[in-house]
Amino acid sequence: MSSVERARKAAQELDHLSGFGNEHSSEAVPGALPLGRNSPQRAPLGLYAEQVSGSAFTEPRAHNRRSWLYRVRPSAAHPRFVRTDNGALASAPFTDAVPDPNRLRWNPPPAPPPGTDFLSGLWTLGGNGDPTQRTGMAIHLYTANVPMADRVFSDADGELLIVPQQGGLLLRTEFGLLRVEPGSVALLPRGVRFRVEPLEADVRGYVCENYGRPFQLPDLGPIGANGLANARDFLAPVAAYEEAEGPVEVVNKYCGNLWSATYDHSPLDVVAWHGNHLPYVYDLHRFNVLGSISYDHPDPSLFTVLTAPSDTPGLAGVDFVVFAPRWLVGEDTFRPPYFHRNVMSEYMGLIEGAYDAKAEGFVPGGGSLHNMMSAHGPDRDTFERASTAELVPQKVDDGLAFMFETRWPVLTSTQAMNSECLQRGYDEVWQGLERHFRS
Ligand SMILES: O=C(O)Cc1cc(O)ccc1O
Ligand SMILES: [Fe+2]
Repeated sequence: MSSVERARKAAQELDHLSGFGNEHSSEAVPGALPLGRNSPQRAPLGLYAEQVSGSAFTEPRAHNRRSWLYRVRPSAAHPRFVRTDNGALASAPFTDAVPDPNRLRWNPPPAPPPGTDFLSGLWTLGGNGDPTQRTGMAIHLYTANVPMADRVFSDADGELLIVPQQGGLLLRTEFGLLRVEPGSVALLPRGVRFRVEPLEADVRGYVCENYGRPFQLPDLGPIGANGLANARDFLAPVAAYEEAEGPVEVVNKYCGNLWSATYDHSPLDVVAWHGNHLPYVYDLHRFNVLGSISYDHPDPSLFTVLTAPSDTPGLAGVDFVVFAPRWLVGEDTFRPPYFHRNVMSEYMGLIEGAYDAKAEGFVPGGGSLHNMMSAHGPDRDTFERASTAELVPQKVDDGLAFMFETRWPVLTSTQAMNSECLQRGYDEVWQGLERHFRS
């Protein structure tokens, strides 16, 4: 059986627990989860009890995150970590390239060399903040063609939002198995170990690494009690454990660098768990898209799936925003995204199809970066078409795009600026916007 077939078989008919932020619990072996206490004198079945904290012990209850794991071996039983090659994975602060105010757009990354797994295929585009301060974010692309064999990854620097664009992934995590396909996203909390196995021969996608406060569902304000991403559509795994004895490399991203230690067993050996510091998958097609039913184009904050707050209310370290299929009915309205300059910085990617502000050039697997205050919006062809279109109700259902929007400018890596994929003539899409003014 090939590795893809093995991964597909393992990814079949997975059970889940539904609900974002819930106190979930799961046991792969009946009786493995202690009842009524977290840390009994002897944990059931000879397991070790261990807490993993995603928030300070003392954070308000509404933000407090931790899980209790009942595992074959405690995580503490490991040898020394030593530095290993970061490859094309980089971290903030990005000081090597000069901050560039230009609008930037990239073609999709080329297929990676044979033998590239998710971790070795991570390629950093840029970011902001500082993982040692637990602020900001980084944007990475991934390409892979082999499973992470005998190795697992954990990121002490932040949580990872994985947005597949081509091919699905099986994620084997400490909490159990998740399957994520293009059109769905996976959220892996800070510090949780996982292994990635491609469900197709060649996979690729995007990763938002959130150094800051964890993603949460946005408040709904006047929208009411329901809408946008509904909490119950976020699916956590059920417990599943590996008993493999033998060398497993654990790669830990810590303060910007990769560190490696070889354990004599798999650390994905959690037999039962409970808590709220958990991985999830979410199907973007479940997003309840709300919009204007009168006039004008609402700001895209209305499409926020998840928001990672910063210390300033309303200013997100990063928002994850989706442009999902929807109806446009606005009367006397320029319906595609408007021309604008935004104090927030916008990285956009395309999962499939086309995006309604760009007639061409913004392609699946590619990305665009419209940094703090850079002028952008519909390209020339889109402007001409939309300003004369007949305003009948229109279904926009030929694409799925997303945005990582952050309060700080995204500084790009040198490799992103020197990349063959960088489109040199992007400014031209706004050339030829004719003067129509008549006094
Ligand atoms: O630039 C973009 O395409 C993203 C975007 C979409 C939108 O509908 C309104 C504003 C905005 O920045
Ligand atoms: Fe924008």
